[in-house]
Amino acid sequence: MVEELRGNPASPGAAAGPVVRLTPPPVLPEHWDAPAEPEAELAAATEALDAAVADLEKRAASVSGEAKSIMDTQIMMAKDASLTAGIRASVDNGRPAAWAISDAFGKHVAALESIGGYVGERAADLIDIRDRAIAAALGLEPPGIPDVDGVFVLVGQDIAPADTVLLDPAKVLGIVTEKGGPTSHTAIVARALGIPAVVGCAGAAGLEAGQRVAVDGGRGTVVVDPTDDHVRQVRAESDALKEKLARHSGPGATADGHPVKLLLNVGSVGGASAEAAADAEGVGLFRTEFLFLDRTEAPSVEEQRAAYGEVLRGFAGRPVVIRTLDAGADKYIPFANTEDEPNPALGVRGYRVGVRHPELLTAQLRAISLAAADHDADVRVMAPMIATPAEAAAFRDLTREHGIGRAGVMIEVPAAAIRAADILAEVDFVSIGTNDLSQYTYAADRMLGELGELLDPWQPALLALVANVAAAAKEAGKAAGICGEAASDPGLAPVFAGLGITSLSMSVSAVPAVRAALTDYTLEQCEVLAREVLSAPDAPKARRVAAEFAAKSGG
Ligand SMILES: C=C(OP(=O)(O)O)C(=O)O
Repeated sequence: MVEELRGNPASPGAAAGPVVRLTPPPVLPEHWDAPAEPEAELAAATEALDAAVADLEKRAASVSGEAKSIMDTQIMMAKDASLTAGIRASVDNGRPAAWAISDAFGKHVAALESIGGYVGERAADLIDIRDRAIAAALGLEPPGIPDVDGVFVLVGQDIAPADTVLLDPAKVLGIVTEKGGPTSHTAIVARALGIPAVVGCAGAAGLEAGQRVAVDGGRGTVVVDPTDDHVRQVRAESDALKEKLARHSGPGATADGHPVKLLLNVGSVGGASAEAAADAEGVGLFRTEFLFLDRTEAPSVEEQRAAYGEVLRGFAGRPVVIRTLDAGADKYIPFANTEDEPNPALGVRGYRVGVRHPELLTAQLRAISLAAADHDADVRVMAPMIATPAEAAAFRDLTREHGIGRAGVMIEVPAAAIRAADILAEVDFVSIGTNDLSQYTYAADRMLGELGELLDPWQPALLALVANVAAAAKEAGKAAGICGEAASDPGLAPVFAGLGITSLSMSVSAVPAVRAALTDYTLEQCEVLAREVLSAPDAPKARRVAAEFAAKSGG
């Protein structure tokens, strides 16, 4: 019988091919002898670190944008003089090359991890260089994606952030990881690149290099050693999907023309290329944290004005929703957040920071209003982490004082979703952040892959909250969009349309599949589908209901 493994559906689409396993990080042998010639060990350690840096520099030269900036930062960290000093000190203490590298990096990794949040995540980048240098010192293969010819399905524990930037959709047909949930870094990158992916698939540990697998990223299944017929079917499905995507262009709409705007999530100045901007109807979420991270004080009004203007320039005549600073929790910013919160996800983050540091919020609103006057985009502004109607009203008043015409808030706290009607009475629009809304609804840390099942966007309680917000917005005659990762799931797009959601905001590469999925049904069919999906008792059954609906209605 054909074996089928199950995991979290992370990036839709189907693919079949041979397994290539990520090379695991090196493990230092338990025993070591103090080297007879410390100088030779020092030379070996330095050579290994130099080789790892040279390899990074080579890879950085072949990529651009965010990938390049991540790698440039890694290279800078690897060239830090204190690392070389640490290696020397360790060798002087009688440690061989590979162990000395591990010691020297250890302190830096621990320091970053203790800060937590975004800065803490940089520890993974440092660990990546450490492992590459240790592998070089031990004469082992570098960890990460092996350099192989041909196409393959990439399988491993999880993909390091430094490796995700090297994923080439022309070679990587699919991704299967043992760890990770639907909002993990691997899942987000896979969706952004349009690579079918199943994450948190415990059975993936047993998959061997060269073994053939068929990945269904929409259902979260991996068929091991599929039959030739099955592979033919997967390839036919994948070709049919590509053809379908190519057939559709333009604004988002259901089969009978009911509009659902297709917007972009942008997280950096270079995040919306001209090509991307051309294929979308605007920006539904412009994350501004990139300007504030990795620095000791806030950027000036003029610096912010210029940075926002760079993005606005590409969207003349179209809406751009700028989100005010969402500092805190996974985006720790030293001058905005306090270090000693016991539970930062439930702490002073998002709009709550703006209340305690009004100078940050007002400077940002001033910069946004100046940038809006400089350009022809239809600029709107929204606040993150709003929990009460009073907060929404205070934010609206502040935006009006700055002459920004349209003010909205994110709905990412269950309290706000439950009382959406009262929140909507205060603002012009709302946008649902399903990443945080899942986290808070299911009391499941969005960074914890282990809890991926609870963070599944098909979970009924999350969908019920989305339905409540959409109904309140319809009643108020105002817009309710979605800008969390759920918006990029083509399976959910008609469900959201049926609930009354007016826009879906996502990464550029998710747009074609979501656009095509909206055309599967008329608005009336979307409404029936939404009712059926909403009545399912759990996420897998909700997906099954949608699949059965597609089968009976030819969608
Ligand atoms: C879009 C969201 O915000 P963040 O930037 O925190 O992912 C969300 O929470 O869904």
